[in-house]
Amino acid sequence: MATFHNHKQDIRRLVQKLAVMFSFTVVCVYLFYFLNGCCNSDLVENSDLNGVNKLLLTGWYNERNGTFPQVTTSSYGTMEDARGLPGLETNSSAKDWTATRRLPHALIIGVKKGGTRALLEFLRLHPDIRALGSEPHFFDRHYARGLDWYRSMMPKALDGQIVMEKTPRYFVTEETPARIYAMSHDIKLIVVVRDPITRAISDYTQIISKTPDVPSFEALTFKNGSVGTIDALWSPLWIGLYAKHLERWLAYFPPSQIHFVHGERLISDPAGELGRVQDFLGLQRIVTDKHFYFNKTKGFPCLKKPEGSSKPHCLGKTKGRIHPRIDPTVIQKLREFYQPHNLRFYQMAGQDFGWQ
Ligand SMILES: Nc1ncnc2c1ncn2[C@@H]1O[C@H](COP(=O)(O)OS(=O)(=O)O)[C@@H](OP(=O)(O)O)[C@H]1O
Repeated sequence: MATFHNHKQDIRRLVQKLAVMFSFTVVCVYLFYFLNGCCNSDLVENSDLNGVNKLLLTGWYNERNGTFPQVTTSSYGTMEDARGLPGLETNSSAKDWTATRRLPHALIIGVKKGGTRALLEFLRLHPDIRALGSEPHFFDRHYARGLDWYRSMMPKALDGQIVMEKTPRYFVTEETPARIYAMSHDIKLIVVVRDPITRAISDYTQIISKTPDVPSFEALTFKNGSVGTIDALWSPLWIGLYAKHLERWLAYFPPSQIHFVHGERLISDPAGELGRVQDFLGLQRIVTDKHFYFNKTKGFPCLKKPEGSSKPHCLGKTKGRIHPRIDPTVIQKLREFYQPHNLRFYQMAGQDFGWQ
């Protein structure tokens, strides 16, 4: 009887011990994941919970407003609000324990309305590219914040991965080439260029979408508002003086460090343009035809399977807007105005972009 009682007590003790050990293990595992989740922003950023925000952050649903650096509209608001989330990123993996934040190796420096968002979103399909989804505007607006701030904005990257960001305003900002050169002499620069007239109309379309009361494109094109002298200082026209802007870059960087993406071909043959960009970056051609399809409703190439999603996706509504009709005589005047500038640009860039 006594032996049976002792045996029962032994079993009870053993069960108690096992229960304590099990609870301890559960607490340890929980603590491990909790601490890891707190310390490694990648885990937070890449959780499935964040799937929708990931698309928002990459710009597939909303785009920047052109005046302030934004982590495209999402629950995080602007880049300024997102400082607590260093280097918001979308294509990292939770297992990237050795990944670090580094200054960019390549930049998309322009041009505004050239197709820079499409290029960045297409490039981020490449496993060897880590790209910031927002426009940090470091070299034009936030230079005083210093390189440590800039680095902290970058996505984490593994050795061998190329870190990138895009800020189209860099191309036309006077101080930018010297500042970028001071950071890195061998950085690779990418400029998406598009017919300066369609670029200007695209820019104007964005302006009227925000301030519908502005005068017509035709009126703003000319000084004093009447057909005569072209107002080359009107920002939508001034940005298109590519040769003038490029001159400043060539004072710092050799032509071999600057790659031009043909904006029109980025739409008609995205895989071809992406192939050349991957070559320029010294990467294997991984982003190819099989990643794109032409969406007839959108009228643009879209991704079959964007990064972070399994569904096909096109850029948001602010990309590929319908342009207003512009008086053909004004277009003709602009053709004449841009012709010498374009020819000079073709010479400097070493290629003919075919804008008539
Ligand atoms: N695949 C795809 N989908 C949608 N839009 C595309 C695409 N490829 C290039 N584009 C062209 O990109 C133009 C916008 O250029 P950006 O992204 O450089 O604009 S911005 O400077 O960042 O505001 C945008 O200009 P608009 O057509 O005037 O809206 C497009 O013509």
